[in-house]
Amino acid sequence: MQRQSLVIANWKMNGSRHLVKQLAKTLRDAPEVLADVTVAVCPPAVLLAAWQSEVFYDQVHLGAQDVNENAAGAHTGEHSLDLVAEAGAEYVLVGHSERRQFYGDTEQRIQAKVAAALSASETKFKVVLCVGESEQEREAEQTMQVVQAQLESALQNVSSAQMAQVVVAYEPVWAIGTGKTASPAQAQEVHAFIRQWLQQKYDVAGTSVPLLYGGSVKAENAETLFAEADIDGGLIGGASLEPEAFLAICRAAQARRS
Ligand SMILES: O=C[C@H](O)COP(=O)(O)O
Repeated sequence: MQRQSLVIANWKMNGSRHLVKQLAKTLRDAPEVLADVTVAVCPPAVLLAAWQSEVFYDQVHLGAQDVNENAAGAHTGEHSLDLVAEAGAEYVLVGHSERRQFYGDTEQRIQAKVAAALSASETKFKVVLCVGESEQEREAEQTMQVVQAQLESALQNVSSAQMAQVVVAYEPVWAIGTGKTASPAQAQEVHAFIRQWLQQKYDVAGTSVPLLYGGSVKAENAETLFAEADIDGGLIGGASLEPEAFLAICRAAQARRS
C-alpha cells in the first residue's frame, strides 16, 4: 500500500519570526514538492500566529509541539487544544522523548493527551505519537519491548476509526540531536515491528497509519531512510531550522513516491 509521504518540522525551542518568513518562502517556492508531500511545521506555540499569516493550509500545515490534556483552566504556561487550534494547529506532537524525559509526560499523561486530542470535536487533529528506546534499552536488546509498551499504553483506548487521525513517529532517543542516525535497516526493523503491531490491533486501519522516522535526519541521509518500505517520511528537528536542508528532506520524501 502506498501511503502519502509526510514530513514534519519540529523546531523545539528554536526559531524566530525571521526564520518563519525564510522557511515559508523556501516552501512556497517549491509548489511541486508540496503537491506530492504533506508538510507540517511545529514551531514554538508563540510563533504559530506568525506562521498563520504566511501559509495556505493546503500547502503547509501547522502543528503544536505539545498540548495540555485539560480543556481549560489554571494551568500556567500550558496550551489547550482549543488554543493551539485557534492559532492554526492541525497536528499535535504527543509523547516526544524530550517531554517524556524532562517535562513530566508519563504514560498516563500521554494516554490522556492522545484521548483529548482525538476527541476534540471542533478540529480533527492529527496526533503524532512519538515512541522510541534509549541507548541503554537498545544495548539491552529491549527496543521492541519498549516500543510495544509505549504503543499499548498510548493507544489503549483508541478505536480503529480514530486511527485515521494518528501518525506514529519512531524516534530512538540515542539518535535525537546526536548526529547518530539509525541505519535505514535499523529504522526499518522497528518500523516493520510497529506496522505489524498496528495491523494486529487495528487490521486495515493499522495499514494506513503513516510511520515517520526521527533522529538526526539530514539532507544527506533522508533518501536512503525514506526508501525503506515502512518509513513514510520524517520528524525533523535540527535540520528543519535550515530552510534549504529541510526542503531537500521534503524532496527526498517526494522521491520515495516515484
Ligand atoms: O522531533 C524531532 C526529533 O527529536 C529529531 O530531532 P533531530 O532531527 O534534531 O535529531
